[in-house]
Amino acid sequence: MAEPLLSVRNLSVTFPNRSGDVHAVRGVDYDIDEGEFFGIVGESGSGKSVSSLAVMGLLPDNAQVTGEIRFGGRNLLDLDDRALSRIRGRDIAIVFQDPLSALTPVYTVGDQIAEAVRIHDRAVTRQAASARAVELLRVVGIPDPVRRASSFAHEFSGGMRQRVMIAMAIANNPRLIIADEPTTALDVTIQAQILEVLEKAREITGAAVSSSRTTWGSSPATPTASG
Ligand SMILES: Nc1ncnc2c1ncn2[C@@H]1O[C@H](COP(=O)(O)OP(=O)(O)OP(=O)(O)O)[C@@H](O)[C@H]1O
Repeated sequence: MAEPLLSVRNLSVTFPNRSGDVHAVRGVDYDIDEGEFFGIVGESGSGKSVSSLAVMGLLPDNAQVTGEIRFGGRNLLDLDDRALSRIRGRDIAIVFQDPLSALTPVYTVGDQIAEAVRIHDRAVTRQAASARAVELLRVVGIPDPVRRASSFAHEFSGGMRQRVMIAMAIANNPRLIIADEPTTALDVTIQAQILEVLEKAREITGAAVSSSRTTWGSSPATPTASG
């Protein structure tokens, strides 16, 4: 059997604290195969975001991380910041909960997507990157993408902003897209649409998608796989 794309083993994350350490994630195991849509569900505070950030190497410096996060034959926990930043955005892309704080207010969304295209491939001209940005906006279902590429994030609705985040995530044909509670801030109908866009992104790029969401209950974050 082929090796999983991502294999998380005994992942634990602790934040030291004078009034008692915070054990945010305790001994989590899961595998994600190439092209799989993978769901992580858990109540608020159960460690969904912290475990996603651990995979991306984006936890604050004081976080104590143990276990193994194998991706592409390497343990990501052994890599330094430079090696990790090469993987981020190119092989692994992330869609954050709050697109407004992930997007820059001072550049148009088209320029931001174009920059995401060029950051990992400087051989792409600015013009080609801008054209690709418009194409990506079309893929994620932004109407009139040529015009909307010149808009700023605050001119979009929450659902549209999350579509822009997904466009940025797929800009470099990643192998894994991590969506950390991508629908939390959205109303129910828009939530369903964003999950459809993520599914479409998976189909188009062949990337695996790891998406987390909140449930109300007393269970810790639980990984679930679906084909
Ligand atoms: N930088 C940090 N320093 C200290 N504790 C932290 C830090 N980040 C997260 N935590 C704690 O880790 C635990 C898990 O947080 P996490 O954000 O992963 O939960 P979550 O399941 O994503 O919740 P939500 O659904 O509300 O986003 C929480 O108790 C949180 O307070």
